[in-house]
Amino acid sequence: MARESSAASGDESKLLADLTADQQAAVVHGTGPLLILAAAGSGKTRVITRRVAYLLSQGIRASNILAITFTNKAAGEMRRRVDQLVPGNRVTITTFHSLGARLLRQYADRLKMDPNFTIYDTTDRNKLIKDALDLAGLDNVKFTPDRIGGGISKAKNQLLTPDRFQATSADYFTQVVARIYAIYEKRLRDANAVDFDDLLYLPALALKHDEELRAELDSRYQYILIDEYQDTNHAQYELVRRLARDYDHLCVVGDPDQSIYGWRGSNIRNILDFERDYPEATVITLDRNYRSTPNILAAAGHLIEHNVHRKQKSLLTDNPPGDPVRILTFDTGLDEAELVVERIRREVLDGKARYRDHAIFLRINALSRSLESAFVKHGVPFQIVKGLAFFDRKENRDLLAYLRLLVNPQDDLSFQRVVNEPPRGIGAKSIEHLKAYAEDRQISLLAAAGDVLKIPAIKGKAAAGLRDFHQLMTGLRSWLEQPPDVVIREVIDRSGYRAMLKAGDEDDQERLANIEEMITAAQQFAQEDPTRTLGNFLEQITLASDVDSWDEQQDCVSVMTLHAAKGLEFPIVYMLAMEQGLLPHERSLAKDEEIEEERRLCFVGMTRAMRQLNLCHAKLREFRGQALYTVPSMFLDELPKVPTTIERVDLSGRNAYGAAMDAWRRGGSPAAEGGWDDTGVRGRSSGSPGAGGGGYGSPIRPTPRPVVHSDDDEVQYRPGMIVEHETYGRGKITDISGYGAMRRMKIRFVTAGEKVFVAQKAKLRILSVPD
Ligand SMILES: Nc1ncnc2c1ncn2[C@@H]1O[C@H](COP(=O)(O)OP(=O)(O)OP(=O)(O)O)[C@@H](O)[C@H]1O
Ligand SMILES: [Mg+2]
Repeated sequence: MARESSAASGDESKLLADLTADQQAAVVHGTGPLLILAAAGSGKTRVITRRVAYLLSQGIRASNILAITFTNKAAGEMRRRVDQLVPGNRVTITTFHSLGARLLRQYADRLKMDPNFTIYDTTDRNKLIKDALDLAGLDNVKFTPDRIGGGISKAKNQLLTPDRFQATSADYFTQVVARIYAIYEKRLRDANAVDFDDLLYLPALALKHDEELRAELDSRYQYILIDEYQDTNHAQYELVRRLARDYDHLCVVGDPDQSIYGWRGSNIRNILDFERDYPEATVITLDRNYRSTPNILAAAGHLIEHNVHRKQKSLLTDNPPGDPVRILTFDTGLDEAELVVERIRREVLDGKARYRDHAIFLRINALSRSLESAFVKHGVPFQIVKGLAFFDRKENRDLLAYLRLLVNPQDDLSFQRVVNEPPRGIGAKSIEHLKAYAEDRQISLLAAAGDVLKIPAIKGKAAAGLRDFHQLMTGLRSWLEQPPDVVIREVIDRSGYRAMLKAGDEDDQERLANIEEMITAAQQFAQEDPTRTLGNFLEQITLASDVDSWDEQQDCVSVMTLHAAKGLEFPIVYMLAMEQGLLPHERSLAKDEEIEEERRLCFVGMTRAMRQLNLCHAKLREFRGQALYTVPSMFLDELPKVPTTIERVDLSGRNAYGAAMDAWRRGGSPAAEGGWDDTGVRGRSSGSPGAGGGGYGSPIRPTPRPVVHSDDDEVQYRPGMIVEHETYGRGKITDISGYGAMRRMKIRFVTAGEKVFVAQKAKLRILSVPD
């Protein structure tokens, strides 16, 4: 162990006092690999944070420690806590992607890269792929940039170079991906740019092929700690393996039940196979939950047991039982938004909770619109944690393109974005000529613009415009040494962007305010650390994830996706739109493994709740411009049937006007007040006319109305039965497959054609039974 002579100052007992014996064992673990495999809320993140502080207190050099978190937000939080415990340390606490970017810049020379590379985001990537498809003469409707991009991303995650990928591609689609991958890769390198995957792929390849570099970094990062290890992908796995060979004091923590990024290439096997990869690893499990009530844990635990591919593990807690988990049924998505917001307001007015104690989770961001209006209407402060929306505005993207091109003159994509913005009389034809000239000489578009007088095909206004643009960008380069906010102001002024917006209408004034906001952001960024450059600022913007924009200090309700909620906790949680097609997402319905990932996502959401958990669904939802009858999420059927654990509150149909609703509005629990309407149904979900096709639902009339219940939820449907459906009329059951919540049946209707229903949810009258 490398020890610092002056160290060992930390107070060891302070670091361990409020930890259980198992947690302490993990914190003080000496050398060699350590796996902490533990359930949600058991203190994994707390332990890993403490361990960083503990290592420092034991005299391990800060420079020998590397802690990796899943988001920049989490890194910031860990940084803050470690600083509290051991002030003034300089431990590297970062995400995989930021670490990758740092390594690439630091070792640019050795990797034959230019350290001023631009990081392209998914929008940039797709644009480049679209160009590549055009160049290859392929149809970009059939082969969407998204699909091809996904294929390339997969290849990079597997550390396959274009050549190697080509050699392994068997079917036509992969061959197309391989072809585009090669062109795309050359374009990226020519533009001195990297994509997100490159931030892992390039360092991982470098460590594979450059033993000297590998050994150097291995001995620098002797103690590596990784949170949320269940969501690492293959490239990250390879990176870590190579950094932890000579010094294998590698501590990973995670929970396989919370692996939710399989769709993005993360591999749950990395954590499951840890003991195989590091046979000498110490394994510690933590089985006490400090976050949630027993009811919340029972509900979440019961749900996740429906996953076949998992290791059994139990969740115990000493917390008081608390309220039952509520399943709330609403008529419409609008009611859901309205009533949830109203209820939150009530809780706060009654002094039972603060706004910031509440979180609302959604499967997809698109569902947040009706919530926004409800918040505004009731005057409830909220923040929608959506991250990049601000930087995705056209004016901000334009400004970013200017800044990127300034830092990296080879960035042709950014060049094309701003060369005629504000207009400089440069048309598409001139750009084609410029591209041809640049291509012939293998120079950047900006360099070509400097040569414009040598390109006879470009004349008049266009030629003058290109010359001016080249002069502008060259002139601005001398400002690069200045703090980022100063450079940004200069760019806005000199480019003519400010003048253009100033002369415009009201919308333009707002755009101007937006880009000026960027100056403020850069100012704050530089204030935190005066050595930060414009390049650092751009990197931070590009690598920000949704949750990084979240301000947990504000007293307001947080709205975020389930994915963004990972690792966080809130006293009161509402999960909205728990309906088939949304959660589980319609894309996942065909494959069991994907449904399992959706179930884990649901589990992650539920286990964020400390005191109270509300699972909501609406019978009718407007989505993608259509009003659709929904089917409640199959996950709602997978919760325990114990009434003390789960309470069903139906605020739909006639209940929407009765005593149940009054009780709910007053902030009580209808059950606790003993009051349902005589029409109210308790103890089971009320369902709705079934959905067609296993997709999101079937478009039906947009007016909600009381839903008729079938007399018996346990009806045994059989093929051959003649049935009647409220909307579709008469039909015959032609096929039944699957079991339990997955049981589906096909019905051929006399007039409406063939539809598929979830058997448990179908509301049908049986007209005749086959012999
Ligand atoms: N020994 C303990 N005593 C009291 N509170 C604890 C203890 N250990 C953890 N906690 C608290 O329990 C909560 C959950 O801890 P933490 O976030 O570290 O769990 P986790 O295992 O990382 O959860 P997740 O799987 O959701 O990431 C936190 O509020 C934490 O401060
Ligand atoms: Mg955690």
